[in-house]
Amino acid sequence: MSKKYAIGVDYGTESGRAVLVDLSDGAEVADHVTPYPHNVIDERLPYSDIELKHDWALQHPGDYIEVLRRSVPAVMKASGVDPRDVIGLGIDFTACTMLPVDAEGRPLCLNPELRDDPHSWVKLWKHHAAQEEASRINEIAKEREEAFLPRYGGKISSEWMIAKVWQILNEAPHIYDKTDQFMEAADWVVSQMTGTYLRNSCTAGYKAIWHKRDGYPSDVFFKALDPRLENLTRTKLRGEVVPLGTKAGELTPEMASLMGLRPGIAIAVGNVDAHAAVPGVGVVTPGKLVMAMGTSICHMLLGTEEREVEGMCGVVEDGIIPGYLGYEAGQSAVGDIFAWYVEQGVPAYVKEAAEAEGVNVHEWLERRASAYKPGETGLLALDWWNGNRSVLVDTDLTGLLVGCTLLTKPEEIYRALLEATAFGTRKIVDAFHHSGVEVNELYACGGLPQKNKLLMQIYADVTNREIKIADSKQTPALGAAMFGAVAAGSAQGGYDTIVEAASRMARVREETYKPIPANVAVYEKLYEEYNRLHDYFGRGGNDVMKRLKAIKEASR
Ligand SMILES: Nc1ncnc2c1ncn2[C@@H]1O[C@H](COP(=O)(O)OP(=O)(O)O)[C@@H](O)[C@H]1O
Ligand SMILES: O=C(CO)[C@@H](O)[C@@H](O)COP(=O)(O)O
Repeated sequence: MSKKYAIGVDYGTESGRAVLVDLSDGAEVADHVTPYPHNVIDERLPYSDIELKHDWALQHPGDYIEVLRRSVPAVMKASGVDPRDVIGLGIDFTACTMLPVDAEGRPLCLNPELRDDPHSWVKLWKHHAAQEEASRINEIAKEREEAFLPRYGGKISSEWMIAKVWQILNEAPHIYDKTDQFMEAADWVVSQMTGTYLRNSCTAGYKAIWHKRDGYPSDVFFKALDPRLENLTRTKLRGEVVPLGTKAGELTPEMASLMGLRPGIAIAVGNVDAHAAVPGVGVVTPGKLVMAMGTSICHMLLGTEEREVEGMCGVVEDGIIPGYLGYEAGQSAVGDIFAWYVEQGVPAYVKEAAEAEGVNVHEWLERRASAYKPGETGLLALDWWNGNRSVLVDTDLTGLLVGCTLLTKPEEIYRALLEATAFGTRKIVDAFHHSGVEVNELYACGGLPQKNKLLMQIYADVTNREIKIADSKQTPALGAAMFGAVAAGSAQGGYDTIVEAASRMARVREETYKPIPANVAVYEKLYEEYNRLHDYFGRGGNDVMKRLKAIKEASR
């Protein structure tokens, strides 16, 4: 029998990438990236000059189809693989990235009559403007002692489905009324490929408060939020919730021709990017924390018992690998903070020097920041440039840098920002470990481990744990391709379980990052200071960040 292949498509924050994978050994035969033509829409709506408010982040659903149109044919062409040998396709997505669609599954923002309303567009995971709704959800759930709340670390995030839906209802009731279904973008893209409308258990579980046995929260709870939401889960969130690895359907002839594939191949139900990365890096057992490190970090961990962990994003049975409880925590900005500094914070001479040396600004700063020992900059930062996801779950918190003098250099600030994100991760590792969900080893994947060695050494030193690095540059896409192979099944040349697929297709590099004892000791002290700042600014000691936000809002 000829070799068989699957395609994984990873939908990130700024681009989508397709990877063609050899199912015999997981080799990535070809990959191709399509930057989203409309990128992240956070200032003005397309087709009009309508300005978006603070904390908004939207996307254009057409960009997702564009990724299939450009990147899938590109990997087929580059590899020379016969489309008859591609047996399945899986996708992974940022989440909760959601959109309102009409009865035909058409995004409302593509309707010329509705597109000038920002609420008709895709709300990207980092759309943080539903904080008021999230806070009300948390108050009411707490008052009612809802059983689901502890499963989400005690707080439902404004990034998730119910807060976003409620924001639409509150601010644009006509858009809510015109919505037939609110869909995760992951499920919508799969529906476009297959014509079937299913909801995957991963996004439903982590982002829409769905539980394998209990289903969604009760109508009574939704009614307590807002009487207009009483029937939400049976109407606009309706649809069968199916486990990861399920075959959602078969590629339609129309989409097959757009993507240069054979009609009828198996399409897996969608998955979350970070969750797909777990089998992608070969982790199928507890104790191994997988960090998907990119614009943000998602921390994924398997466990055998349901534990309460402060500020975790959620624990979902079978949410990552069947048979285990899948835990997720995260930091809302990591690479994004470094990008902010590079784009907004560095003086012109740094850019010029980097250009003269033929490296990008990140590399220039990393090189110079590496010359400093831990503690030598005298700086400390709080990594809250995009709020705090875990453990505080508060999008109203903002960034902080302490210790600057007239001698402080850009590379020192860059180093302090790298360290701040490592302290944020340490906080999460400690939260899991101290709640009885063991973290023995760290695995890193995503763009950052490939790009910044200093960052990875700092993470090993700050967490005092060895870090293994994914061999794949596109781990979520590799994981998605594995799920595509599972959807196809062994009869087609794929696999029957994700564990089997991972054992054949996943790899880590030989090179690991090991903690350096002298660095660990200094970082222990700095982490104590980080903790003091964290609790002072994050747990009510001084709410200056929130007051500043309120003053800013009032003066806009
Ligand atoms: N050399 C570098 N060091 C640290 N961060 C970097 C470097 N180069 C790019 N970045 C950051 O990497 C992030 C993109 O990560 P990547 O994993 O490629 O994307 P995504 O999160 O969208 O999947 C950006 O936020 C960017 O600022
Ligand atoms: O929130 C999740 C997963 O739960 C992510 O989709 C989100 O942080 C975006 O991830 P990326 O930074 O684009 O890799």
